[in-house]
Amino acid sequence: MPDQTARPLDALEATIRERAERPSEKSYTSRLLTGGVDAIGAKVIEEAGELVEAASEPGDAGRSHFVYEAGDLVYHTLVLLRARGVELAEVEAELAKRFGVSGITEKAKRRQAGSEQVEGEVR
Ligand SMILES: N=c1c2ncn([C@@H]3O[C@H](COP(=O)(O)OP(=O)(O)OP(=O)(O)O)[C@@H](O)[C@H]3O)c2ncn1[C@@H]1O[C@H](COP(=O)(O)O)[C@@H](O)[C@H]1O
Repeated sequence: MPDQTARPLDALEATIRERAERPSEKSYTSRLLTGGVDAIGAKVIEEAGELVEAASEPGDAGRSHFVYEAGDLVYHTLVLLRARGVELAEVEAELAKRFGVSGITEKAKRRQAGSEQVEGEVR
């Protein structure tokens, strides 16, 4: 049982890690993890599409649906991170590194450096 006082994202990550370590037939997460990076990746793409579609739905119901779909995408992304052996803390550290660096400035620097850098390379 995850720590109820933890941030929801941390609690969800802990549950997903638990499913990876102790797979269960009754677990959707375990089933997803069994499919590996390609199958989970396909699901992430599907969920991203559903989120974008929901983004233009009007009214309170549309807004609620959009939030619901965002939850689906975040959950499936966390499962993909687990399948790749990446911790949420690593993603948070990556985002923290970008604090104060405008995306426009960052892109201009890459252009200046010659060519677009491969994702994951040091900025
Ligand atoms: N947050 C989630 C979560 N969000 C979405 N989903 C599931 O993700 C699936 C979303 O797929 P779709 O929207 O495409 O709906 P679908 O057509 O039913 O799905 P498919 O048949 O296409 O796979 C649904 O089955 C949802 O129930 C989630 N399943 C689990 N969790 C969390 O993971 C925990 C562990 O779950 P189990 O691993 O199933 O025990 C749960 O207690 C939750 O906290």
